[in-house]
Amino acid sequence: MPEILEEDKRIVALSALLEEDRSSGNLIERAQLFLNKELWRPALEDAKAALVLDTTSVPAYIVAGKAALKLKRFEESYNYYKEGLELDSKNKTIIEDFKVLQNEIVTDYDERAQHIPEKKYKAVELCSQDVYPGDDELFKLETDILLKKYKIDVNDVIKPTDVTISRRKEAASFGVMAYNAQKDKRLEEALQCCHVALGKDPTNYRLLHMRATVFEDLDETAHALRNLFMIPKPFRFIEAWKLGGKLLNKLDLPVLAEFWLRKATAMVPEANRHTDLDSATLFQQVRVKRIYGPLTKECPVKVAFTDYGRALLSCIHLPACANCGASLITAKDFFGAKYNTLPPELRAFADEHWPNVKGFPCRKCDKEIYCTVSCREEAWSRYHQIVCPSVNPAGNDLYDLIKNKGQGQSEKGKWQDLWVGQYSPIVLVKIWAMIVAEAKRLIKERGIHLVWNDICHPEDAGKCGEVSYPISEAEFEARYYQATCNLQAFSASKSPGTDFIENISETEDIRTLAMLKFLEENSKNATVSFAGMFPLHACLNHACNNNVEVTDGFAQGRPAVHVHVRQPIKPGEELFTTYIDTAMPRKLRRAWLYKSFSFWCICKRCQFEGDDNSTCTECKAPAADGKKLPGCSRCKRAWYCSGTCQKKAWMRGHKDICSLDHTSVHKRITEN
Ligand SMILES: C[S@@+](CC[C@H](N)C(=O)[O-])C[C@H]1O[C@@H](n2cnc3c(N)ncnc32)[C@H](O)[C@@H]1O
Repeated sequence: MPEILEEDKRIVALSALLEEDRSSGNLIERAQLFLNKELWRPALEDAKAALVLDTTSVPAYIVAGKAALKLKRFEESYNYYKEGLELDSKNKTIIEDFKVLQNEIVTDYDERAQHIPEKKYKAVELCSQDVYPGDDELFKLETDILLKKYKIDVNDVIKPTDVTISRRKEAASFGVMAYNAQKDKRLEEALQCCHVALGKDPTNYRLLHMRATVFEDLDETAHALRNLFMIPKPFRFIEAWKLGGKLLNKLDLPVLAEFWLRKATAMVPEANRHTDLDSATLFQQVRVKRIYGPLTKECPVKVAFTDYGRALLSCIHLPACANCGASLITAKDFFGAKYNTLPPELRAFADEHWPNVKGFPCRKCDKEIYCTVSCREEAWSRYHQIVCPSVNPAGNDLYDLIKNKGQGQSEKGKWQDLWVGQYSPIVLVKIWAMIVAEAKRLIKERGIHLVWNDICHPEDAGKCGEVSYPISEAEFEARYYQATCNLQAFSASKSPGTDFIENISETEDIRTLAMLKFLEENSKNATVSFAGMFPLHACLNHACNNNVEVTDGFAQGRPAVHVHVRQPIKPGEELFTTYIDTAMPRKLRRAWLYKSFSFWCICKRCQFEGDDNSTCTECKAPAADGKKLPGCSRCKRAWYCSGTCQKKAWMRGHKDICSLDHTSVHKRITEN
């Protein structure tokens, strides 16, 4: 009690004093007293006033930080403490207070979060399905196309008529047979059962819908659609409208597709409006394609409809050999949209001098393309025989995923990121396919029984019909990580584009100069990047003072990587490359390496460089309170508490790393 009285008296005295002497010292003292009395607002005001008079007062920053924290003005508090730390990086009170601030923020967040319902943002719910002006004309036009091109007459509906109960029952039992056959992928049989069932009861609209789905499975889009149109409008149910919309979109009839999907959306029961968004999403996908498709025809992007609404997707497609990575770029790919706007004489010039680029697609699928017939044969025997969609239908999904840059439709038909890894999934697929292809080759070469027992699980020995190796999710993750630690990004350093420039530079054609000038003004990056696994290169360890560097190059006529030495290397000395950008300071380098490759770098450079001026790089002693240690004047990456430490470090190894030239080597991809 007496103490409080003392404090009150002092506040009165200080207030009087401040009338005459408004010094920062007096303000800070009063602020501190207010703080003791838990009067946060006046404490903050005084501290702020003190900071106006003296921006270097650490105590004022502390009081302001504490008061703002108590008032739950977290950001303000954070800023005061931050400024205080900039003046005094070792201030214990601020460091402690920072921890309190962090706890307060987390506690406050937890308290608030309890009352905030987790509301998911659903872009599709914000989009309208309004009919656009002029759509009625387009509707008629598309209906006309439907009749003329696909022979679907929208008036050809099957009106409800009386059908005897026994015929209805017979139809229903054929319907069940059709259902089971379709489920087991016996599609022709399913179709026959549908025909018989509908012969008995043509007014069973569920059966008409089923027949449409069988036709859809058989990829007979027009037939499928015709069956749906046969259902009279008032009897069409939600699945029929939805499927119709999907099929019309496939036939490139977007206005009709939107009409059907609008109907499907409207039929979703009120209770499911926020969860069953399939039709609404499909509607927006159709609309986005209709509106933005023409706009992006000439652009290297396309607009899709994703969880966040309309989204821009990159779709630059630069062809390259799937086996060796050689560029297969044509003049049209190289010039892009500009190709059509080239003055006719320059276009003719480009066509004349562009190297002959002929791709050789896989003979059984169009998913892979090669630079030569021998690359095609090699790819087939090494891996493609295992993943080619012609022999392995799952390959279709894989190649579609790659084509769509990791995006695809979820099981619910939602367009989303299905693959978020940095490298394409084909990297792992190729490795596994190569193993299987090699196993098959060995089986053939050595005789099936001998090898079979080597590669089959002992329990299954003799029973297995074919080579199989189940891959669990955990193994997939682990193998993917393993692969990323060993891969090297590379691209063909020579391509038809570079050959073209070489070709025209040698001609004496007067168009050469104009073309070179055009290329200079319109130069674009036309290289394709690959991830390669090179057995010897993958044995290269990392050092931040790397003595070799990896670059793009050619080997045996194919794109490859070259390892160049950066300095003389003695026999027996280890070759070190770098996995990261060595221009980064030590803390960042170590963080990157730790995050991406799980090791803590202790290379010579990391040993003889420090993190900052607060610790002696040599003896590890911390700097005295508020002091900054002087740094090495040459590299500015090591700090010492004394001349002795500096000399010692120099002799022990700093001299070897002090004046290294750190090039940014971005080749190896490090962000996993
Ligand atoms: C491309 S491999 C190099 C060959 C590897 N040493 C091996 O035995 O297969 C990359 C892996 O080598 C290890 N590694 C490379 N450089 C290292 C270093 N400076 N310190 C510790 N481990 C390193 C890490 O485990 C990293 O993920």
